[in-house]
Amino acid sequence: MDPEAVRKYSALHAKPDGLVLQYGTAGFRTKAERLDHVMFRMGLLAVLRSKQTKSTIGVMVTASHNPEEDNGVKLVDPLGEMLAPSWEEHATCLANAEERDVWRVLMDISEKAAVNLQQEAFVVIGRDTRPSSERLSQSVIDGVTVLGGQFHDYGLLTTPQLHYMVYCRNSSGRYGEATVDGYYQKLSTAFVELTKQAFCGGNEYRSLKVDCANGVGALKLREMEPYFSQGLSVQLFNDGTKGKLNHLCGADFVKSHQRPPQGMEMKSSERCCSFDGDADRIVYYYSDTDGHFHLIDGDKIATLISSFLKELLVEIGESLNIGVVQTAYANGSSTRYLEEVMKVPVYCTKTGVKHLHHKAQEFDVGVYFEANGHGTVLFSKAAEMKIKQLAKELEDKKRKAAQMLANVIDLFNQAAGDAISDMLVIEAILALKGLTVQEWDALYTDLPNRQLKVKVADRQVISTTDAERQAVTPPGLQEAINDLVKKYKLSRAFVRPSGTEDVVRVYAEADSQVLGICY
Ligand SMILES: CC(=O)N[C@H]1[C@@H](OP(=O)(O)O)O[C@H](CO)[C@@H](O)[C@@H]1O
Ligand SMILES: [Mg+2]
Repeated sequence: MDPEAVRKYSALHAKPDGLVLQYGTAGFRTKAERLDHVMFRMGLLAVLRSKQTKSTIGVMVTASHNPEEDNGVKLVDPLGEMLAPSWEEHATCLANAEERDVWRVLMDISEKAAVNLQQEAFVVIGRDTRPSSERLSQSVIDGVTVLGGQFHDYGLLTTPQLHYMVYCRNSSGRYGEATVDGYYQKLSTAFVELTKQAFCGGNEYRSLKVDCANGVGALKLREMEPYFSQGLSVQLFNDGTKGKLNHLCGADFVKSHQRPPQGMEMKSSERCCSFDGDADRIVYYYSDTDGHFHLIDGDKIATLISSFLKELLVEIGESLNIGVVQTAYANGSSTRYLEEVMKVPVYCTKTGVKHLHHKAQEFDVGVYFEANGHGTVLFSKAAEMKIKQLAKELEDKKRKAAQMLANVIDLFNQAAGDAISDMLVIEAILALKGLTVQEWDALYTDLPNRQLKVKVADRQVISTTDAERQAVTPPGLQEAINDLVKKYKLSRAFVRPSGTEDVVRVYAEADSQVLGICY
């Protein structure tokens, strides 16, 4: 580690004057042309984090569902999870340091976090398909190498694939092989095994239309299709050959506008889904015979998956606990259905997958999804071992249930929510249960709801509690919300400052969209 080299390279990756950025819910995100210094410095920081944890650390260059001109970067911790909160602070500090202070800040972090500077460091890097991503990932590599770290550049990857690689590398191969081929093999083998019994009848479940948001998901799904094509054929739209990334398409567009993406040819009752730009979110939808659009969001995905898992757990007769984790944005109907009809405990955390992921780790089987389609299922080590052992020991129907669960465990990407993995799980469940997309949708009816963004002078004047469902400040705000909400049936509303944009988000739902009905 050579302070002179760090100084020299920091000057080559200069920070624009006056720019202040914060490591937010999903790392740093802004216009791509302002990010070169941040990328270089995150390369430096990844080396320190790797030395401190004596593990491989990941760096992903992406801005997910944001416009093509934007970019972003986030670090991935040893078990494939999001960066620890104390290191988010280090990241913010380093990103905002003046050039001449970079070395000093690195040394401060090393001291505070007790980093052994003699330790070796290894960093893996992935990037999405944005025009700026290749150059920016090169800046990350500059940062890694100037501090003497080793690295492997995976090039184009979906975000969840990079999380997967990090997890594999730090689990001595127990989770899987840390290659793209290893990922395809593991998931596809589990999918084909799982669906063997299901595809004996008709072709109904054999095809799916996928809007890939003109992003990296298209490339990876196309590469992967031959591995699982005996079980499912996917027809790709918005595959990046023509349109712009995330423009009028992708999971975020479909969820927030509640309409189909441009460029998708939808016929009535066909099952369709959308990924977001880095393929860590998925939503489903269809149009009915009257041409009405129906969205099946993360809440309904969580409901389908947890009902399937619960049935299998009951069948094998083991007392493994299952819990579902949501955020305040989950539709009230989904929470009621899960708790009252399915008798599954539901927990609410703050927005952002790191909070949901953390809570889901408390269960043998922890299902977590944000309403926008980001989620996965976590199985505790003990539950996984038990299920895989029962798959060998039990007999008949119980054995079949345990084998299905064992395959489901391998099919989920437990490092992070993953559109490709979730898609295969959903397709398998629908086929095994013989459910059409309409039948799935009919599990419950969403309460009418609205989500708005409001620009204010300083969004931080709003602070919240109770998993962001109650406003603490400014005084009087919560009382005003309560006065409005009490006029309607099944109503709920909350406001919170966004963690990724300079806006306040407002959410409301009730049993009807008709205004002015007082109960
Ligand atoms: C209401 C909503 O969809 N919020 C999103 C959004 O967070 P905000 O803090 O609301 O800006 O971006 C996060 C990162 O992608 C995602 O995890 C979260 O679900
Ligand atoms: Mg994303």
